[in-house]
Amino acid sequence: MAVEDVKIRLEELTTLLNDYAYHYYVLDNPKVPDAEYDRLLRELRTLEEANPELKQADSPTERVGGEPLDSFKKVQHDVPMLSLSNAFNETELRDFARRAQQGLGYEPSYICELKIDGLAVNLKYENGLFVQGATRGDGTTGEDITSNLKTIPSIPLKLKENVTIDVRGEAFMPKKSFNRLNEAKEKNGEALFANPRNAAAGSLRQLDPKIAAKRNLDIFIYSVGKVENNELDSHHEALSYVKELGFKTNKETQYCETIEDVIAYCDSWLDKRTELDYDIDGIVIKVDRISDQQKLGFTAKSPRWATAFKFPAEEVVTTLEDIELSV
Ligand SMILES: CC(C)(C)c1nc(N2CCN(c3ncccn3)CC2)c2cc(C(N)=O)c(N)nc2n1
Repeated sequence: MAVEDVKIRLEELTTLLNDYAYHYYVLDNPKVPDAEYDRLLRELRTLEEANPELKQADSPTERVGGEPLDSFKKVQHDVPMLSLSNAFNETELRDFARRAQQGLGYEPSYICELKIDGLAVNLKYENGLFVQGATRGDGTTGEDITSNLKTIPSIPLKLKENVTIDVRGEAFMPKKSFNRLNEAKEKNGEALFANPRNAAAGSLRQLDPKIAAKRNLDIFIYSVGKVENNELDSHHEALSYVKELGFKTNKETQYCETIEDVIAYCDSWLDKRTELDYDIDGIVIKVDRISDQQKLGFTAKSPRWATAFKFPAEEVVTTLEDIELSV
């Protein structure tokens, strides 16, 4: 095949495979059978091996992970990743709402999001390309784990629009992947992970991307950091915007007109969370209108316009021999 034809076929395959992966991993709605995806991926890998200079930045072959790093670089977040205040019962939720109402002079509307129990990360895109991913760290400085995050199929390597944007999300390990991983570790006599959060953090904070690539990690995006598009007047518009760009957002997110609706939503998930295929440790409640968030502002370390309703820790009966230090 002439080089020009190789370039066209290679770009065609990259676009096609990325669209199939988007439907499979982001929309949870496969477009083609796995065998078809694998056949096209083999064709792409063959063409890239013969023409390495033609490999696209957003090639799906980037997902297998490159060489191990010696260490992680430090990253300063352009916009600090703040903490969240907590509310442990209905009274504290009502206190949160009353403080917001006092600050605004009216009762605001809210967005409720499942509080995914994973590892908070920042994803940086320049002109639509994924250029850097980092852990939250202490909120100001995190670790550059770009090579590990590239292996997560639901993290787009190229956005549907060529925008420059930072988004935040929670990377996590689904319960099924966690149980499979610990079964394999048990067979090899290795130390087990105590829970999916530790397994996700452990997978993303080790230096070999090929290990991260095998851990079936996933992510839900829940906020924007630095963003060019300043037409976003509400949090729910920000979530729709990142979804249009190709990010994975959580379908259980709910708009709530009043704190009564918020309380009903929190109550509804207390027992229902066992049906989810990922761990949550509560509900994050955010005042929806951006202008309301700006009026309420921040305390030293967390927004006044958001809080986390925390579920009671699940009663886990752990017999002594099950308690092993997890790596
Ligand atoms: C943007 C704000 C600050 C309101 C915000 N902050 C969050 N977090 C802050 C504290 N974080 C943290 N992590 C480690 C140590 C201390 N704080 C972990 C992320 C959110 C976490 C989730 C989630 N888990 O599903 C979510 N749906 N929305 C969030 N929204």
